[in-house]
Amino acid sequence: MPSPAGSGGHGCQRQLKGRITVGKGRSRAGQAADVEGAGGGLALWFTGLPGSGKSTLSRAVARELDVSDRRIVTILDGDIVRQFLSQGAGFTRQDRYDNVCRIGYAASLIVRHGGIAVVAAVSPYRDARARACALVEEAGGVFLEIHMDTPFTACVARDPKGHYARALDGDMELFTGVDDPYEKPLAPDIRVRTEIEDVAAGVRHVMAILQERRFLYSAGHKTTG
Ligand SMILES: Nc1ncnc2c1ncn2[C@@H]1O[C@H](COP(=O)(O)OS(=O)(=O)O)[C@@H](OP(=O)(O)O)[C@H]1O
Ligand SMILES: Nc1ncnc2c1ncn2[C@@H]1O[C@H](COP(=O)(O)OP(=O)(O)O)[C@@H](O)[C@H]1O
Repeated sequence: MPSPAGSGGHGCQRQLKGRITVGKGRSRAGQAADVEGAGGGLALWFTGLPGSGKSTLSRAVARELDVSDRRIVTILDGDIVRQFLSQGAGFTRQDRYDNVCRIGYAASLIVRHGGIAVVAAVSPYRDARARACALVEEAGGVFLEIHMDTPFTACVARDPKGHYARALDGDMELFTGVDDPYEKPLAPDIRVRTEIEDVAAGVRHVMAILQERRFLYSAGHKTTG
């Protein structure tokens, strides 16, 4: 299968070099298909610090896509994935890399069948996100990286799960943003600044870019993916 936007097993070039290239994929019938237009599979990858708003915004976007796009929408949230696909995984670099690759692989299966994968995962390392991107693109899908660009201080103030308080007290190790790194996307497809965009504005922002880049597929009835 052609993988023009991937880099042959070394991650996605668009991710690594900050270029936007969307190439050819394969349709369900196995014929080469231009995936830049609507109709192929799509992965929306929400990345950001814990508490940055990934789950909240991704769910809201998924709800919007559910009514406005004919493709089946599947949410892959880090918290849920860790209960099933990555049960027992911790937060070492290797565990996180493996976790993100598993999510990327699950997303690749969804896009291969023409669905929309909405991913919400901290996914703090660029190389792991690039690998996920390559997996999706190799499956003929479009991968859009959405950076939840919420400052660390705002995430600490929100602290929806009380994790920052514990990590800052030294009760949790390897906590992203505290004693484990978050590598910001260098050239995200979409950057959501949640301090100035509320959830509704974030949904409008994401949907407007999908519309503008013609990644929405509205015609006809919902497909089975
Ligand atoms: N050490 C450490 N670092 C970061 N996050 C931690 C940690 N321990 C537990 N949690 C909770 O697990 C959620 C992140 O899981 P992910 O699968 O998205 O992380 S990763 O992509 O594998 O890095 C994350 O959920 P979100 O807050 O929804 O992002 C945390 O609540
Ligand atoms: N603009 C915004 N977008 C998304 N979440 C926001 C926004 N403003 C405030 N929040 C709040 O921030 C918290 C983020 O939690 P969550 O979505 O679980 O983040 P994450 O999945 O990144 O850990 C929620 O309580 C949410 O209501």
